[in-house]
Amino acid sequence: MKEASSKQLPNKSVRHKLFGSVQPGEKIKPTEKEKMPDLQNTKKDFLFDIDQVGIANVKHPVQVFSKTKPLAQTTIGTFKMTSSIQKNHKGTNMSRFTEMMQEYSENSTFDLSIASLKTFTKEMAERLEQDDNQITVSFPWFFERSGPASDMTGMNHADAEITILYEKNAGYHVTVSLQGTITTLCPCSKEISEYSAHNQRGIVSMKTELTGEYNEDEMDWKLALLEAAESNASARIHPVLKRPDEKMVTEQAYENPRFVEDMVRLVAADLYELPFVQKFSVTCQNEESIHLHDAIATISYDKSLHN
Ligand SMILES: Nc1nc2c(ncn2[C@@H]2O[C@H](COP(=O)(O)OP(=O)(O)OP(=O)(O)O)[C@@H](O)[C@H]2O)c(=O)[nH]1
Repeated sequence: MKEASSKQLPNKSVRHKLFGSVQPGEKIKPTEKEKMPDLQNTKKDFLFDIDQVGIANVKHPVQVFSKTKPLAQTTIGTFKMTSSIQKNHKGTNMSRFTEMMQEYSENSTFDLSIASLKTFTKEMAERLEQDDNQITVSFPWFFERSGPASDMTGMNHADAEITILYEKNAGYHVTVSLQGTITTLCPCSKEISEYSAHNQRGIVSMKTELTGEYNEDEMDWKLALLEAAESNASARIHPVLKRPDEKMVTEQAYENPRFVEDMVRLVAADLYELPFVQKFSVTCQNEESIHLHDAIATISYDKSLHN
């Protein structure tokens, strides 16, 4: 047997020198904040106003509440936070965005309720000394789902997104989006074939602008949008299916065939009926099982333009 050899390594600072680290050079610029130049706050004619400036792709743990199980969950939010700036202002103060997020998380996990995000955007505008502020946060939302026959539960998820725009003179605009997954069975295939019908996994993306009627203590927008997608599909997606469940969803899909066109029209009808939805768009994209390409359809609708 070969004996283990022991190596005499130089210490860590010698190793760093070996790999190119050098001594710091002479430092002459101020280290106190008050003595540092504040380029961002330079006032001059910088030619153009900026619509939105800030930070994006900020990951942060968040707390999400639902009206279905789990009633509370910690998940990961991906944030974009911006405001406009006028042309006489060189730059925004980017550190204030994450500084405030930390303050909002100090006593508990960052709360993703609409009420809390509204307070956040208004305070952020004030802290930046701007008249507006916008926050967009996307997050995976988890919900329990049980098998239709066995009632055995597992965890599903959908991709959710909230955008709050605060404008000093106009108040708040709240937009919420959900991307859920469904089963669709092809009506054409069912019609023309002696037996069977091909089916696919469909992605339903819904984006809705909420009216002032939305009350998050009574309603859960995530659940309402998920139901709009799933209740109109050929079948729902399940994490746990025993044989009696599998038989049920297979037969249910055969009894409820859907094209992508059928899906977007049926989901649009449900969103139209939701009293707290002002505007919506819905897209269904089916990952076809008999093609390499997808099938896709979209509807956009603004209730205020059609009344
Ligand atoms: N405005 C702006 N800042 C940037 C950009 N890229 C990075 N930063 C960073 O933003 C940070 C400074 O944030 P500020 O909020 O202006 O810092 P500060 O002036 O010390 O903070 P306050 O005292 O709150 O004004 C520095 O780390 C900058 O390098 C950019 O494209 N624009």
